[in-house]
Amino acid sequence: MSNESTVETTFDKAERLGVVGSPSSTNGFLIDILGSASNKGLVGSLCVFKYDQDSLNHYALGQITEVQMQNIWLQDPTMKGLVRQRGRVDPITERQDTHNAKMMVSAVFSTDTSHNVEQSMLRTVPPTGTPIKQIEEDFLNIMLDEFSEELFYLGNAYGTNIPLPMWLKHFGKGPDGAGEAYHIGVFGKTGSGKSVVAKMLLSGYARHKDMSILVLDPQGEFSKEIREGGILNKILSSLNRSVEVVSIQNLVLSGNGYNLFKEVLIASGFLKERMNIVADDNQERAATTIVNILQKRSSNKHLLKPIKIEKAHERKSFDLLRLELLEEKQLVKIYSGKDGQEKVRSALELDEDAIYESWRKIANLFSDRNNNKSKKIETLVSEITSNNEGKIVIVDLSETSAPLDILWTENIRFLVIRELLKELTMQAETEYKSNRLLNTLVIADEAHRLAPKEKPENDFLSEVRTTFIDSVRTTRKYGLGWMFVSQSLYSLHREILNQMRISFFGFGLGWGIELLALKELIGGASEMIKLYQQFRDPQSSLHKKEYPFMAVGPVSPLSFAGTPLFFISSDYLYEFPKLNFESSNKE
Ligand SMILES: Nc1ncnc2c1ncn2[C@@H]1O[C@H](COP(=O)(O)OP(=O)(O)OP(=O)(O)O)[C@@H](O)[C@H]1O
Repeated sequence: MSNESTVETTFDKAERLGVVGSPSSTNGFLIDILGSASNKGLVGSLCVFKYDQDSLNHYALGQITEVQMQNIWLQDPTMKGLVRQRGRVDPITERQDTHNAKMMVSAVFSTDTSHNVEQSMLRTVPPTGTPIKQIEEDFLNIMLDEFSEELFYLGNAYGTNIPLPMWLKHFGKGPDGAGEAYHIGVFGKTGSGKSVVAKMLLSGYARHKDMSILVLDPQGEFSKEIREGGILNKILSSLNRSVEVVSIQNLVLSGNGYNLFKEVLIASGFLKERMNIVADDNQERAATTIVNILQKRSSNKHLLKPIKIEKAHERKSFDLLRLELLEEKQLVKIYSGKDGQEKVRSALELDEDAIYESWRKIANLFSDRNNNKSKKIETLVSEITSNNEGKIVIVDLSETSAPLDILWTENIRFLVIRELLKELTMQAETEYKSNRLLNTLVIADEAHRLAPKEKPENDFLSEVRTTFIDSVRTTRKYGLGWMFVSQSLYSLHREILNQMRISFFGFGLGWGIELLALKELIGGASEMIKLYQQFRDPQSSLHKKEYPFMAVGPVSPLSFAGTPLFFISSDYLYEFPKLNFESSNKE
């Protein structure tokens, strides 16, 4: 609820920039700029006009996307010739210049006789001459008073010093919730500031205490900021949200038990290097034989009880397995011919300790190794999805030196990521079946590496990609949304791009194949693309760097229909916490 006279008086006091000109339509307005405003920097400015629709006062708000200057006298060839000779022709040059601007209306509010502010729609075009005013901060505050608790700021409207109000709705039901999950994209070339915007968004969503957030952190950037007590850490503690940083090497494989173990045995190279088994089908048979022995699915001579997967790393388990494998009855399952069997037998008899060492490193991926930092994937995911309260977890996927007691290769890394994604999707589905929305956001930094457009050559990465795409397709209804942070639109899988509900585009996607992908994504809003293409590279700035963004989708009360909005992201260290967390910081 707001006060009509206050909205009105604030509107009356605001500075007039121009008037509605012709032609204008509900899709875009032409503004005839007043002489007094012609030398103002207007691109990006937030403006408003008041008009009557269905006998109610309406206020239409939007951003100026382009300013044009014309002097029709100078379009005449004779005049052009004169200017060429003299440089200017008084009183034609300058004095006969007219400026107009294009405004895209992104939100409309109506005020009724009881002074309520309601969201509305632009369903008519007001007459030419209708005043268009520049929006000031106080006008926005009064107009959006009802939503003030929900508002969140990533920066100022492009080219202004007015914070652009946004709202980040959680994925659950109830107050401030969207009632379902949605997927978010943050795109821009390297150095465009997208990781910073992703961290800002993380802290915005973290204000919803029930919401869980999982960050897949390939560069270790988020993890580092938490470990070193950086700004993200300060903001999250001011919100009383604890964060757990888990290194990927400390995630213990669980889920699919011995089936997964079989896959790891093949992926690890153990069968080839330690058992001399080269061909794919023999490796498959060997891995099956090994897990059947361990689970006691076949009659064993030496190993009399099944071995729990957590105990597979023990020397005792390995010795029994080795003895069993040396039996002809088992060897024949791997190679039918004597030569093959002999090859395996001699490999197993070669250096027991060295073989065990390799075995232990593989089996340790399924054990907590008495390490208090290690955590089963299943446990981690159920903590995130549990009903109690929202949890924030960052999984550091970066290439830090791996512990010596596990086998750590790129393939194993992909396999662990895949298992994490699978477990998450599976638990989300289970919760959904018992009528609970997960209300969880997964942030995937460097997403184009995990879900590239082209099928990768590496089979394990390819599986991560497939799992990713399947999850994105299915989890929205479970209340599990994804935020993809990527340097490229073009190289991210199409399926993922098509699922984006809210996207932020930083500098660097305005040319070539990236531009084509951008146009495809946001449709034919050519005015918006033109303004986006004017973004400057933050890295080329001489003084204070600015990180411009275009936001598309229902992310702001100033954009009901998802019309693009333009902003410069706030200074992350100082302005951003001040704008959003001042009171929490003081607590
Ligand atoms: N809003 C901001 N306030 C202060 N510094 C910023 C802001 N945005 C970006 N930066 C700085 O600019 C640099 C690049 O930002 P960032 O890492 O977010 O870019 P990026 O697009 O994620 O790059 P990459 O793809 O290489 O990770 C960093 O040093 C970061 O601290």
